Amino acid sequence: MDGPAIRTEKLTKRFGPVVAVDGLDLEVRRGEIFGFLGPNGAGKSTTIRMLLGLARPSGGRAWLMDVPVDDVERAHRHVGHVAGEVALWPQLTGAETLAYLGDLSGRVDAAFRDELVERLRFDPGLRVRAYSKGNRQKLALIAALMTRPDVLLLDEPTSGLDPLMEAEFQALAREAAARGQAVLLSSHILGEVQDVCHRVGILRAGRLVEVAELATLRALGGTVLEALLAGPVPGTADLAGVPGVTAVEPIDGGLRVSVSGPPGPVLARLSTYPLVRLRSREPSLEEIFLSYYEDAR
Ligand SMILES: Nc1ncnc2c1ncn2[C@@H]1O[C@H](COP(=O)(O)OP(=O)(O)OP(=O)(O)O)[C@@H](O)[C@H]1O
Repeated sequence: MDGPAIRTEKLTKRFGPVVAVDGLDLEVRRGEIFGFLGPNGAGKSTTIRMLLGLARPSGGRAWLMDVPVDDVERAHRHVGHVAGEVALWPQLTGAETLAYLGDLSGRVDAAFRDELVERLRFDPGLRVRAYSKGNRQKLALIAALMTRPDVLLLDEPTSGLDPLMEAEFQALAREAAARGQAVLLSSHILGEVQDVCHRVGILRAGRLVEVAELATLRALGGTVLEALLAGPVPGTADLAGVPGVTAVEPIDGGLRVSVSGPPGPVLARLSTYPLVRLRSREPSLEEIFLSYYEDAR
């Protein structure tokens, strides 16, 4: 019992002609927060549903804490999860929901549950049908965390949370990992993944195209500069050869330049242009994906 917390071997799911998950080999260690990134439809939710035994693999196998996931009863003793679409009993209150789920698992630390309610500023007194999306997510998160499971499978758990609660969620995820729990966090929010995950896997069309330490992903990220110019816009070729420039495209009144590594050389070249304004921003996840695929080619 000292293998990885989550392991998949050639895990595959087909829906008719669609291959949602394609021969996935994944390992998440105990005490690790693993970011599971990918564009819409990449197969993140389907992977998590197979790990939970909610979808049957078309091929391959998976284990949670060395228990095969098709042994649902044993595997579930190790898991807490937040589904992409949180489905709960509308007629129960938040408190009743937590009590019921706690009874089912039989392993709730009541003091910790109350601490979670407090830290996520959750009002357990309302009926589930009256909760907003964010509050339903908080309820699902509390239910997932309150048993301190070995494995947390979280499918976009913060998409309905405000920034303050998002920060609290990150603190809770770090504390869980520090206790040795494994966290699989699916997201398309790069910032969240950058802030909290130890390693990141990028899924595309059901395949893991990259597994990287955070530092590597950051280095892939670079910076995007948008330069607005007073005069005629030079051709993109003028910047394309400058060290660090990974992409150049024309925009209205100027150029958009993607840079990785030190920006000195490109700033020096841009300063010879009639600059009106220069903006810099972090690349979006899509841009990081694109630059990754360009590099891979
Ligand atoms: N029950 C289903 N029947 C048919 N196709 C499905 C089913 N569930 C998922 N798919 C398809 O499988 C692929 C992967 O979907 P999945 O929901 O796992 O992606 P995802 O990465 O979680 O996306 P998102 O970020 O949008 O939630 C998509 O092409 C989707 O349309």
